[in-house]
This record gives sequence, C-alpha cells and structure tokens, in this order.
Amino acid sequence: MEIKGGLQDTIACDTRISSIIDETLSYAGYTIKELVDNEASFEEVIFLLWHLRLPTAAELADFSADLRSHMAIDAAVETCLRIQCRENLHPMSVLRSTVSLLGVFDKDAELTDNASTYLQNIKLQAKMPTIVAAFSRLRQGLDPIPPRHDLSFTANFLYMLDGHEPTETEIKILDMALVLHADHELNASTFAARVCASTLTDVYSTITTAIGTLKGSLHGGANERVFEMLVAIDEHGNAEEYLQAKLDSKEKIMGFGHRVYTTVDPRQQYLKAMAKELTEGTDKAKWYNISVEVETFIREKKGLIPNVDFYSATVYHCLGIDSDLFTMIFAMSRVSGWLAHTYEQKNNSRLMRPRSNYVGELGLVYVPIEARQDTREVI
Ligand SMILES: CC(=O)SCCNC(=O)CCNC(=O)[C@H](O)C(C)(C)COP(=O)(O)OP(=O)(O)OC[C@H]1O[C@@H](n2cnc3c(N)ncnc32)[C@H](O)[C@@H]1OP(=O)(O)O
Ligand SMILES: O=C([O-])CC(=O)C(=O)O
Repeated sequence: MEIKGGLQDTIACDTRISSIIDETLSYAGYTIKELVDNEASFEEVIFLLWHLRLPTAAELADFSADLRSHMAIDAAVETCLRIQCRENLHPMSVLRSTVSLLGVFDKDAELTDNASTYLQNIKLQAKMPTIVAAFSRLRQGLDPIPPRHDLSFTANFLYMLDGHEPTETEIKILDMALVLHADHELNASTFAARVCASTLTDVYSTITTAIGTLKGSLHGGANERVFEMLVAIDEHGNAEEYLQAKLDSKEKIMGFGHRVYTTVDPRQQYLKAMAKELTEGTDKAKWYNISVEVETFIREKKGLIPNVDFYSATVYHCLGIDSDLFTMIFAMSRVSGWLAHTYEQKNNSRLMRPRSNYVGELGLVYVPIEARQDTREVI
C-alpha cells in the first residue's frame, strides 16, 4: 500500500462546513469572493459556519448580542493571564493554556446537550479577543480594558487592545481578515480538533488541541515569522540576497507554499490588496514593497505562491498588533471553524483511529536488566 507523507490527498471525513474545489474556497456553499465582495461581517460568517445558512437580520442581532454578552473574562482568568506574562512563553502557549482554563472555570463544561454546547461555543468564541487583548496589555504593565456592549466583535477587539475607538476602515479591514481566516476545510488544526472531537471529549479539549496545532511554524505560526523575515530584510532591494541565502541553506520561506493550492491561495489576493491600501503613502509602505519583492523572487525562483499567512502579517502590523500576537488573531477567527467542525464531528461521530505502518524491528528477545550492555556514549 502506497502511503503519501503527511496524509496528502487523503479524504478523512465528509463535511458541509467548507470546501476547496479548483482552488475556490467556499463556506457552506458561499465562495469567499461572494462573502467578501458583499461585505459579509465576521459575526455573520460565524453564524453561517455554525448553522450552515446565513442569518436573518433578527437572528444576526440576537447572535451578536449573545456574543457580546459573553466577551468579558473572569477575574480568575485575568489572574492566570498575569501569571503567564513572562519572557520565553509564547503567546500561543498562553492562549492554549488560558482556553483550557476556561473549561476549568466553566461549571457546565462537561455538559453535552445542545443548549449547553451552544453556550460553550458562544463563550469560547466571544472570549478569545478579550484574552488576546488582555494579555497584550498585561504584559505591557497595563490594566485590561473590559469589552463594550455597543461594539461589534471586531471593533471590541481593537478597542480592548489600546482603548481607542477604532476607525471604520480598521474595523472593516480586520473584519474581512477574520472572515478570510474563519475556516479552511481539513487543515492541520481542524483535523486535530476533529480527531479530538471524535472521542466525544469536551469542546474545551478540542479547541485547546487545535490551538496547540495552529501554533506550529508550518501552519498558523508562519504569519509571525513572515514579519520577522520582513524586518530582517529591512529595505526594498535587500530581499534577493537574504532569500537566496535561506534557499541555499534549505530553509523554508515562511508564508509560501501550500498543501492544497498550487496556483493561487484565494484569500491572499484580498490580504495583499488590504496590505497595499493600509500602507500606501504611509511610513509603513516599505513592508508592502518588501513583500512584493519577496513574492516576485520566490515565485520566479521556486514557483511557490504566497499563502494566507504572507500578506496578513503586514495587515496585522498596520493595525498596531505586535508580531508575536499574529497567530492569536488567526486563532480568534479560526475558532469559529474549529467549533463548527467539532459540532459536526460529534454529531456523526465514528472514532478516528487510522493505522500505522510499523517500520521497526520485530521478534526481539528480552534481555534481563543486569545482562544489558551500557551503550551510552561517554561525552
Ligand atoms: C495557514 C497555513 O497553514 S498556510 C501554510 C503556512 N506555512 C508556511 O508558510 C510555512 C512554509 N511552507 C511550507 O513549509 C510548506 O509549503 C507547507 C507546509 C505549507 C506545505 O507543505 P507540503 O505540501 O508538505 O510541501 P513540502 O514541505 O513537502 O514541500 C514540497 C517541496 O517544496 C519546497 N517548499 C515548500 N514550501 C516551501 C517554502 N515555503 N520555502 C521553500 N521551499 C518550500 C520543499 O522544500 C519541497 O522541496 P523538495 O521537494 O525539493 O524537498
Ligand atoms: O489548509 C491548510 O493546510 C492551511 C491553511 O491554509 C489554513 O489552515 O488556512
């Protein structure tokens, strides 16, 4: 039996949540072009992923109100965040542990009826931006800013970051970025969440698993590294030498390549346009210009395309977000998809349990411990 590395092209489940067909990404049947061009809000898209249909105006109003009413975090969660404000602990590790703690502080975390599941989902989705913003402030020695009931999910996040009411443009750009990151078929973190959900464990466990998976540099963690690369290149004109050295040493260029897309990542085009809009004529223009230089060189040299993590780095930077928080923003959006997949998996669940191809030795003879040779190398 031929096994493709990394489960490439393996179909592992049915889903109605999202699809990638001929490099077109759709959420529950709506292409992202349809959603973005019609300015579907992130809250509307969460509803779409969870209910597999668009909400009516009244449903959206109720759903938004539900989200806003659960955005605040307990003092105990804030205390835990304070403890985690230390060097050498990655923000994604903080998010992973804090989401796990939400399950500890939720007295109904183990309930699995539909009403309890909905409430757990709302709480998880709603509290993510508050956790990210509170952590960002606490580590600067500032007090967290509580969410406001009159601001949307996206506006609240930007407001909680620095206390300034965001502009319409900032809200629109971040909202669109969140829409574009909301779901993506069976990417690694969603797959991890579905494996976890297939054991019928609680939703806090599945989301904790997914966050740990998204953190990796080959997945969501690439966006942070993209910005590190832009900083290292520093000036337009420097990219070629920097990139060639990376390629010569067989290093991966972050934000390039994709397991499913070979000609275009449809989300990237929107993010590139946003990065251009935000930087043009400003002192941040160099980040966009360097990015274009990197894209051109890597396309020509390696035939690789930029993925969703590439231009999102410049977009988040322009919104005043620290680069080590970029993957948290991704998680703040993707949790909507993880929750949809967790629900879908649990409602049609067969334990996910594949087989492995054993490639080690067999038939070894047990040697009593006193007769075993010490094979450790003396250093
Ligand atoms: C939200 C997301 O998760 S999007 C992906 C974010 N991740 C990144 O941007 C990290 C950089 N990219 C990569 O590592 C890869 O392109 C992945 C992980 C996204 C997809 O990987 P795979 O489908 O497994 O492709 P794989 O890693 O096997 O690469 C195939 C070939 O292309 C090369 N390649 C792929 N991506 C890159 C890259 N970014 N830079 C340099 N070379 C690359 C590999 O070195 C390999 O070359 P080889 O056949 O000569 O050894
Ligand atoms: O689908 C993937 O493998 C990675 C990706 O682009 C995503 O999770 O958005």
